[in-house]
Amino acid sequence: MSTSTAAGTTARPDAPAPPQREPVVVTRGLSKRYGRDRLAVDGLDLVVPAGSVFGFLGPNGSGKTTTIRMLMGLIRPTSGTASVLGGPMPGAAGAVLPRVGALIEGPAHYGFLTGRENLARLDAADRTADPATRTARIDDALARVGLAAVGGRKARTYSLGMKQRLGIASALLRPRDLLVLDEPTNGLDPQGMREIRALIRTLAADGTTVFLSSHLLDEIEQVCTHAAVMSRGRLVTQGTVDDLRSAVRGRLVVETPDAGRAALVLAELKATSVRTTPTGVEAELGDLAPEAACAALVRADVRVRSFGTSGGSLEDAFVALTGEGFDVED
Ligand SMILES: Nc1ncnc2c1ncn2[C@@H]1O[C@H](COP(=O)(O)OP(=O)(O)OP(=O)(O)O)[C@@H](O)[C@H]1O
Repeated sequence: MSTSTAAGTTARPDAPAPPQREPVVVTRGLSKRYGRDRLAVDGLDLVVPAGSVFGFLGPNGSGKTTTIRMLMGLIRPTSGTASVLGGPMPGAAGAVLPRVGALIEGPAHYGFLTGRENLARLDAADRTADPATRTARIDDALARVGLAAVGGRKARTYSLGMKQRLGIASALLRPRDLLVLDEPTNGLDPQGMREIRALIRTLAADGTTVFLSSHLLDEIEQVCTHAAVMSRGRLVTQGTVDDLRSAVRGRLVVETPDAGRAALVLAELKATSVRTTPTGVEAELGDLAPEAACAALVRADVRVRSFGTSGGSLEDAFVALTGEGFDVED
């Protein structure tokens, strides 16, 4: 039903339309060539919606850091354009970057200073920051990353996860519209990874758009609403994580004592990679709907004990789209 004029719709005619926020990052044909023949980023068209937790995913060497450097105005593109928070980069860097918190090369702190002193040093280096409100800013940043209780401890006594959180606190010393985190859980143990992922979710719930790069598929699946997948400098796909995942159907796994007959039925339905297992049969469904496969098995008197699909993960999507395993080296 149309929601524009029809009576009985849930939308109130006098309710204001929700504000459409402009995308936070838009690139068009963005490319970077190093030297003569190293095309690190190749014709990238990226759109990062406002309010998203956007995962920038790709194996090592696929061009993520080079892209982030261009977005932050640290290097010039060879061709194409990049706009961040509505401003062209690098031209608008002066106006845009104060609204962006970035953690690109990993946190750089003095171990002999406390967490609080490290933040005070960084805050003092920001000429636009009012010294009178410094303490409040530091308290707030420490609280947001969960370090309030240990702000007085020397940074060298922090775990890697705490150091990374201190890095994020530095990026939060002023209000940010965009947070850019390059491989934020790199080198962390599972507990540290959990801490950072929980922190990212909290920041996103406060309305900050978070753009994070990662070579970890499960990380993107756990924290991101949207993702772009890079391979060898090119964008393979982008969209919501749910859409990317559902673009690939998983592998069909059927438990049955009639494995041979089941395999024949599935092969006739044009399922691929059909193979029998000790408990039944497995196959790739391709375009075949699981419910159609199930009905055909039952019609053929296959005794189906269980029927399900496995996978449908981002990794499956990457492999399906590139024909490569995810751990490809450039
Ligand atoms: N300053 C540079 N000069 C020459 N080549 C470079 C330079 N920086 C990166 N490259 C090359 O460009 C390609 C993309 O590198 P980039 O660091 O952007 O990838 P990445 O996806 O961030 O990988 P990683 O996670 O390993 O940093 C790689 O082949 C890399 O060797």
